[in-house]
Amino acid sequence: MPDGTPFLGAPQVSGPVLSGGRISLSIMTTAAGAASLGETRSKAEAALRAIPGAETAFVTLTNDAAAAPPVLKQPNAAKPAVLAEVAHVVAVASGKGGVGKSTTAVNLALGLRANGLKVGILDADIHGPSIPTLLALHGQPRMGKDRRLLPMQSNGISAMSMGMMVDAETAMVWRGPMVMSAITQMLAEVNWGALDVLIVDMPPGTGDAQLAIAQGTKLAGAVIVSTPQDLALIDARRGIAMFKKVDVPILGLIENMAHFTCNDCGKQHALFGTGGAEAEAKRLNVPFLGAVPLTMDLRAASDSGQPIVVRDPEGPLGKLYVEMAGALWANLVASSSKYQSPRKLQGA
Ligand SMILES: Nc1ncnc2c1ncn2[C@@H]1O[C@H](COP(=O)(O)OP(=O)(O)OP(=O)(O)O)[C@@H](O)[C@H]1O
Repeated sequence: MPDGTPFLGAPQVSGPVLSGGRISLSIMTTAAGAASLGETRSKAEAALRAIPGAETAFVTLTNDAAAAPPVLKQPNAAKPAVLAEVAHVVAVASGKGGVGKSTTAVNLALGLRANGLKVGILDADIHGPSIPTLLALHGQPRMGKDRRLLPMQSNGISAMSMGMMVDAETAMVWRGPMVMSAITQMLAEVNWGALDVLIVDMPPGTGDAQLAIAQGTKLAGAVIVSTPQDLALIDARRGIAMFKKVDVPILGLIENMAHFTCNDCGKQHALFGTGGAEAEAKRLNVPFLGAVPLTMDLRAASDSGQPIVVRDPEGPLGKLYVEMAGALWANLVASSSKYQSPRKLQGA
């Protein structure tokens, strides 16, 4: 197949699928072809929007990972032009699932907001989106006058979830480049407005989806979340190595579920060992942002759609996240050579 051929044989299209006013369709293309199909995609979206009942249209250019060229280092990949008003895009990632990445991402976003910054959060975990639950977001995002989607608002931050855009069943079979394509479109088709920081809650793991997002979104940095067990730390190390490979600075490591304080006896129990992440951060020369205990309060707050920074801002956990967010912002400002006039944080 000559270079630049957009289709793998005959064009393959899956969909359209209409769900709650949102119509989606996927066009299979080669990596080289994706670049030349931007106009086709826009025309397809315009045609789909004209269908009665369709309020928003979302066409994804997908790329068969098996046919895609190997992913190469692209340190200078441009930030999508539509994100021009977003000063910094920061990923919150974990080497493995279930370590509290989404809980951390939401509370850090709210902590940044409490530090006086304008913040958005994109839930890129298309296989297990949890931001709508964590922020009690219901319904569908509205479309603005420029035909771009308006992010939903919760507790002073803007939020969007891939779960609102792509059917879970469709997304289930997507591989790295497909996920990447959907996420860059998500960034482009949402009118994020002016933000100091856009937090991206990454899918768990360090596979091709994560690498593709790290490369394609021009991240200003990444925060890694890990529990203290050796096994989780091995995965966290892998995550750090992945971001370093594509020249994304590590802005901090956060240890989650560090210890458990018994309600009855008041003693602290280090269920998964202690100090592992801090020692690992030192060893790998990455900043350690803090250790969050395993607590019922945090879980209950998250499940209720009122994250702990909102529910109990003056409590120890609320304060801890706001402090960690302040340290993250300081690291971000320090690492960003483009940042011209660092703003003073509230109360600083
Ligand atoms: N420090 C903590 N103390 C108690 N519960 C916690 C803590 N951190 C997270 N949890 C709970 O653990 C569960 C998993 O958390 P979360 O969804 O944030 O993890 P995740 O790493 O994003 O998971 P996934 O990989 O499935 O996306 C949730 O029920 C959450 O409330």
